[in-house]
This record gives sequence, structure tokens and C-alpha cells, in this order.
Amino acid sequence: MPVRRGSGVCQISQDGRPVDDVEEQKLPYITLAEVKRHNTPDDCWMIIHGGVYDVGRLLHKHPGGSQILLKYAGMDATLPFDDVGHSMESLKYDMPAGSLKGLLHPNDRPAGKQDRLSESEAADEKDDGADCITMAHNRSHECRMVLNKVYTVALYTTIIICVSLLLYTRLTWQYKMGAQHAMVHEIRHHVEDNFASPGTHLKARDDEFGIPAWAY
Ligand code: HEM
Repeated sequence: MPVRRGSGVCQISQDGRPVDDVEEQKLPYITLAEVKRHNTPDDCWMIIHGGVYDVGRLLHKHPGGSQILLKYAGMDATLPFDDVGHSMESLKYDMPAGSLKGLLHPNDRPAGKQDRLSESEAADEKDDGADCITMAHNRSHECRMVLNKVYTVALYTTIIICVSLLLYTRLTWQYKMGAQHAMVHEIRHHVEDNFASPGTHLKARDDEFGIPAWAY
């Protein structure tokens, strides 16, 4: 007998307990071929998380509309069901009572996919979750390692460029100064040779123009 619980309906066993556990309901296995046969608006089944549901009575009550459900008639709708963000609770409480016809036959389950409906397999799911967290952790660690390398290479490149610029500036400056010194020497000798006795008033001129001693 179906009764309302929370926002939806759940099944009650013969001794009056709510039947949440699928194993308790002794559901039959249903093959994929059988599910595929129920693919019309009047006879619409679909597989969600390993459970085979008759969604006929949900069609016109479904908040997301009937069209979207019909799109997956006779098919495994687990991925779109999850993508939209439905919770597993939704399957239990929003699905009209008696909609769960059976479990998808193990031979027809996608490899590596767990049936979330039985407890032992729910435990496996937990492990899967832990695996996912470990994988995500490892990935983020790898990402950080790669980023560290990128930052290190960028830092060394910047240092090399700065040092090269400094060296270049220093060499250019030295070259320019050398050329200036040579010019000053040349002018001085020219003036001394032609206009003055060595070292007389030119020294005064040098001081006047601020030409330092090291320039000679
Ligand atoms: C067969 C079992 C399903 C049940 C019991 C169910 C139940 C619900 C419920 C209760 C809502 C409104 C609140 C919520 O987002 O949880 C909803 C919304 C919706 N559902 Fe489903 N649904 C089922 C399957 C599907 C499937 C297979 C699809 C395909 C993509 C789907 C698409 C949607 C969409 C698009 C919305 C509207 C979401 C929004 O407007 O935010 N549903 N469904």
C-alpha cells in the first residue's frame, strides 16, 4: 500500500514497514531489450541508476515536463537525470509508488557502473567517491607541480634578461666613455701642439669645463 512520506510517496511492506531497501522488495531483473520495448507515451519505461522505472504516471506530473522524459523512453536516463541535478531522494519520494518495476539485468549494466540501489553496492559507491576525491587530490597536486615549474622557469628567464640588460648597458657605457676620452686626448694634444706650451692654461680650462683627471 503506498503512503505519502515527506513530499512524495513510498511503499509499505506487508508488515507495515516502509520499504526503502530494494532487496526487500524482491525485484526481478529486467533485460535492456525488454526496457527498450516500452518506449511510447502510453507505455514508457526507463533505467535510472540500475533501476527500471515505469514513468507512465510521472509523465504529466513531472516538473521538468513530459517531453524530456519521453526523449529517454526505453533508454538508460541516468546521465541526463544526474546532469539536471536530481537527487536520489527524488527517485524514492517523487516517483509514484509501484513505478520501480525491477533492476536492470547485471549483464546489461555498463561496465564499471554501479547499481546504486542495493546497500552492498552503495558501499562500493562510497569507495568510488573516495577514489574520486583521491584522484582529484592527485590531479590538483600535479597541477601545482606543473605551475611551480612554470613559475621557476619564468623567474630564471626574468633574471637572465635583467642581467643581460645590465651587462649590455655597462658595456655600451664603457664604450661611449672610451670614445669620449680618446676625443678629449686628441683635442688636448692638438691644442697643445698648435696653440700653447704643454700643461699651462689648458689645465685651468680642464678645471673650468669640469673634465676630471681620470679622463686622461
Ligand atoms: C524518472 C525519474 C525522475 C523523477 C522522479 C524526476 C523528478 C523531478 C523533480 C522532483 C523535479 C523538480 C525538482 C528537482 O529539480 O529535483 C524535476 C525537475 C526536472 N527534471 Fe526530472 N525527474 C526524473 C527524471 C528526469 C529525466 C530523465 C530528465 C531528463 C533530462 C529530467 C529532467 C528534468 C528537468 C529539466 C527538470 C527541471 C529542472 C529545473 O527547472 O530546474 N527528469 N524532476
